[in-house]
Amino acid sequence: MAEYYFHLSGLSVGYQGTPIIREIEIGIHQGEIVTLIGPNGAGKSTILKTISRQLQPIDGNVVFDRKGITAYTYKELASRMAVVLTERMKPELMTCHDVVATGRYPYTGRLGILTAEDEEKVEEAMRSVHAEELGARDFNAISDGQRQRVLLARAICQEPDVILLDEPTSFLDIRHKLELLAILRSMAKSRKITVIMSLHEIDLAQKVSDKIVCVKGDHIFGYGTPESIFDEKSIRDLYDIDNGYFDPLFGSIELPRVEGDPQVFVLSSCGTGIRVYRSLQKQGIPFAAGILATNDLDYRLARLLAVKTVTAAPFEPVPEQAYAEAGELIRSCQKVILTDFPIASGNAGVRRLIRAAQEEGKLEKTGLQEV
Ligand SMILES: Nc1ncnc2c1ncn2[C@@H]1O[C@H](COP(=O)(O)OP(=O)(O)OP(=O)(O)O)[C@@H](O)[C@H]1O
Repeated sequence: MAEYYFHLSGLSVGYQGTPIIREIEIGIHQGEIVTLIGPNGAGKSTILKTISRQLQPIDGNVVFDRKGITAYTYKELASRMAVVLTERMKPELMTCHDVVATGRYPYTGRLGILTAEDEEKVEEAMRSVHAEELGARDFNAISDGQRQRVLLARAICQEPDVILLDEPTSFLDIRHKLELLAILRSMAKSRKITVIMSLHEIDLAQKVSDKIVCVKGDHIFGYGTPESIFDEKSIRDLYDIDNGYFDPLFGSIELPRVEGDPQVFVLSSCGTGIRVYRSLQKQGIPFAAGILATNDLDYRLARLLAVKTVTAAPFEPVPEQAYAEAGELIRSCQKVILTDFPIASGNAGVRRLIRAAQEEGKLEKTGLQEV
């Protein structure tokens, strides 16, 4: 068996002796980022609480650096593991600086007096999450997103070997989400800190994690690299999605397509159709798209949002059948939208479709191109 830095083996977690997730088997290497994903109430926080020793396991073991987690003293664990959970801390009369400074307590004497070096580490941690200006503010009177950043600073200045975070990005704006994930990535890669967290943003989980744990039902639904976990079917099954799509290639989430007979035919290529598709979808207009090579950027989205997509194999002449299908759609739709994509001089096929749309009096252009 491989020697794991962090190993959950035969672990069952739950409350009052009743397991919620059973028989968890997860091996984590040092410096990996492992993200728990799964629907609300699946048990992600329960797993994090158990491995941070806030909750007794119902069965099985958590081994950290070759030692059972219960064999650590609380002080030892506090110097090696930082925990950022969602439970609201409500400290009395503490400034944000004071809260961050508690991250240094495992290193101070009984009186908790910080040395100049400790102070420098506190300041540095606050700077790294852009929370310097919050230092003197009352921790109970800041926003949720600011609180998340202050708690991350506390974890950073704790200089842990492992950091556990429960939904650390939930209250952050986009800039701070990206910053937080970049900080975690850099901590993992340059300082070999192992990160175990839960995230609701599966697109971010896909981009930041080395491994993904899917939590659903009473067991671990899947565990592996993002490449092995993120296919359309697994994500649909994990979240029981029947009203939209997840595109694993870009990690994008799409609303369901507008069904019905297509009213508009979008003639596009090279990603120029995407804005038009989204606009039609928002207006509730069913549309068709084509003729798209299956390696065209537009195809990625058309296959999800268009009622009908006329396709062709990449790097092959477009078959006559595809022109016939596109011609039929041009006749049946009320409008043809031509986007501003470069049309090669030898591309007689597209010009044929444009002419057909002109003859029907249905052509509308989104750009200024000559046709
Ligand atoms: N203290 C508790 N006592 C008993 N049951 C609890 C307790 N805390 C949570 N639960 C239950 O355990 C289950 C798992 O909850 P948990 O908070 O671990 O889910 P989660 O995956 O983190 O959900 P979310 O994505 O909504 O944060 C839920 O059914 C929840 O109601």
